[in-house]
Order: sequence, then C-alpha cells, then structure tokens
Amino acid sequence: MSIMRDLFDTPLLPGLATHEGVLSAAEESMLIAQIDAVELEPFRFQGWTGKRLTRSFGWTYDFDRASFAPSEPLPDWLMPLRERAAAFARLDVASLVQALVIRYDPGAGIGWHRDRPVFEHVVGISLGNEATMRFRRRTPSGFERRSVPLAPRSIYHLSGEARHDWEHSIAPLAVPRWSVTFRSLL
Ligand SMILES: O=C(O)CCC(=O)C(=O)O
Ligand SMILES: [Fe+2]
Repeated sequence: MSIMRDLFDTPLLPGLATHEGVLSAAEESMLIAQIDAVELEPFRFQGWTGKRLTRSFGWTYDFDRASFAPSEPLPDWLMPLRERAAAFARLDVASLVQALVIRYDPGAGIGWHRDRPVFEHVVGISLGNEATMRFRRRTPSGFERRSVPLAPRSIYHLSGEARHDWEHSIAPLAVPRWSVTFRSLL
C-alpha cells in the first residue's frame, strides 16, 4: 500500500499539505462525541437531501437559497482544534471564522466541488476512519486526477492551486467518518 501511494499519490498537489497524527485517540473520541451531540442536519441541495449530516458555525452557506450569512459562533470545544488548524496552516487563528462539522454515515460521501468562493483557506481534520480525497482538474485532453489518503487524526490544508483549480470529492465509505473543516474568508 505505501508503495502504491508513493507511486501514484506523490507529489501532492501544489497547495495541498497533509500531516498525520495531529490528535490523540482520546482527543479524537472526544471530538466525535461532541459532533454527535450537536444537532446535525442533512445536507440539502436543490430539494435533494444528502446522507451527509452537517452543522456550520461562524458563517453558513445555504445551497438551497444560495445565501451566505453569519450563524451561531464557534463552540468552545472547537477552539483548541482551531488553534491546531491555524498553526498547521500558518494562519492567524482569528482568520478561521467558519467551522463545518460533518458526519458521513456509511454510504455518505461528498460529490465533486470546489469550496464556495467566499472562502479562501480550508483546513480539515479527519476523524474515525480513513477516506480518500480525490482531486480532478479539466485539461484539454480530459481530467487530470490525484487521490490522497486522509487518515483518521490527520489534517489537511487546501490553498492556492489545490483549492482554486482542482475539484475534490470523497467517495462513500462502508464505515462512518467525521470531519471538521475551518475556513477563512477571501
Ligand atoms: O470531509 C471532508 O474532509 C471534506 C469536506 C468538504 O470537502 C467540504 O465540506 O467542502
Ligand atoms: Fe470541500
């Protein structure tokens, strides 16, 4: 497996940084319990309800109404994680004004997209089980593709080319996964 990764997944995209082992297993369990304790809503898009359950803090983007609005403040339990995300991405912690928590139940994924253009940096923490983040970019001769493993307790930072030029997606898993993503405004 590691040889496969070396052959096919490196070099990572310009603008994509990842690092494993940023949380202890105990911290991971605590975060999962906190996410499960908040009221999560099924992601909705054009009248269609996804299996992905989410809640956003700081700013919310409603896909149904395409509206962008301030929402409830980030909860205290996300603050230490935000510190770590900012340190990893070398950003001012106060610039990470939005947090999105997601639970992917078995069978839930996220389709091809770029994050909303109102946001700039995206820093994500993966919890529970490993997933693969796939990237694609249209070229004259078809899609160029990459895929990057997201280990549980790992962090990633999307900026620059990886953030703006490539779409990303996560295929549904047979096991649950949780994520927390922090974003700065453009
Ligand atoms: O679950 C993740 O790590 C990615 C989520 C994502 O791409 C998004 O919310 O825009
Ligand atoms: Fe995204």
